[in-house]
Amino acid sequence: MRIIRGLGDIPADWPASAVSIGKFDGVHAGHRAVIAELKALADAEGLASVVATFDRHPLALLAPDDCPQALISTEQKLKLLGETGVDAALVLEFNDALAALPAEEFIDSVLVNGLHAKHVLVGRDFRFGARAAGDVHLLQRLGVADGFDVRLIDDVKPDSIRRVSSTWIRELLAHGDVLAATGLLGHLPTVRGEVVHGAARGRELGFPTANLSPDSEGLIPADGVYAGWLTDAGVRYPAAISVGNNPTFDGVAQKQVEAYVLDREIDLYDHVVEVSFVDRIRGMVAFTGIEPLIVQMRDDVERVRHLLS
Ligand SMILES: Cc1cc2nc3c(=O)[nH]c(=O)nc-3n(C[C@H](O)[C@H](O)[C@H](O)COP(=O)(O)O)c2cc1C
Ligand SMILES: Nc1ncnc2c1ncn2[C@@H]1O[C@H](COP(=O)(O)OP(=O)(O)O)[C@@H](O)[C@H]1O
Repeated sequence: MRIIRGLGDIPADWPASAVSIGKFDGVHAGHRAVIAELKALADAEGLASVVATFDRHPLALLAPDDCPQALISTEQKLKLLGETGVDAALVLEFNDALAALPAEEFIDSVLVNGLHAKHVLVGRDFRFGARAAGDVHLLQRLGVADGFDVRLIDDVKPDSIRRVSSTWIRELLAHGDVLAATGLLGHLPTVRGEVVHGAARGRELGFPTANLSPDSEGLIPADGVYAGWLTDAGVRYPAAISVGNNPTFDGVAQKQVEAYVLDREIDLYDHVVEVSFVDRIRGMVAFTGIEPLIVQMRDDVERVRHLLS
């Protein structure tokens, strides 16, 4: 997949395209349905398939207090988009200039002059342009003159009631329901970050844990203990994961993600790793001492082994 950063980065000889535009936060099952249709259409007509997206949630600029936390970082998004097999991702910086661009000019510069769009695929509720004034009707009307057609994608509704959305996935993660979140995402919820030094207590407990840096990418699920995977340099290891502030001890100020890789001794300090959540085992507990914690951790590890086998 070719990554195009900004309109100025689009090659002058860019071919005719089928384009889908959106936030694509999570690259979830709804997004995947759009992308499947995008690719099918592009393949059938010999067009380039392009996902146009933003480097942040528009609300991060327009109303930061109301902006939901992103499910994934832009880099995680690009990795997931790459795995879908689209030809290109155009990442637009959502800055003041873009926010102020009238809907008609957005279409001109991004879709017509930039990407040479022949087909545009969006959901029914797609809004664009300054003050979100543009909607699918405007898009359809301008498309007639500008030589592209607009396809509206049906909502993906796993339970035939609620459509898949990043809001729904955020709610599930807030409850620690990583299993259901995985169903809606079409991939495991994953946090990516550098392994930093902790209190150096893990080894003493018999369970050394790789602690992820507080500025890791990806939305962290609710406090608790999870079964999952730690991926380092392309190798995936089974892991018992703790999310929380270690209440048995003084407690670290910040919510921490740490992973014990089963049955191994590996130096992970300074490595950038991915921690993926498969299933929740239990909540975080403030134990009265380290002995009961160790007994519980042994049991956690056996449950992880069983869940991942
Ligand atoms: C499987 C597992 C379960 C854990 N459960 C708890 C818990 O219930 N309560 C708690 O205070 N800490 C829990 N922890 C976190 C430990 O307290 C922490 O890993 C230990 O203090 C080491 O910290 P360090 O990496 O900063 O040295 C758990 C860790 C793992 C790996
Ligand atoms: N099985 C393992 N799982 C996770 N980390 C391990 C493992 N074996 C060794 N390590 C290393 O040990 C470090 C964790 O040791 P620990 O005593 O918990 O110290 P810290 O408090 O710095 O996390 C990890 O960052 C990693 O480099």
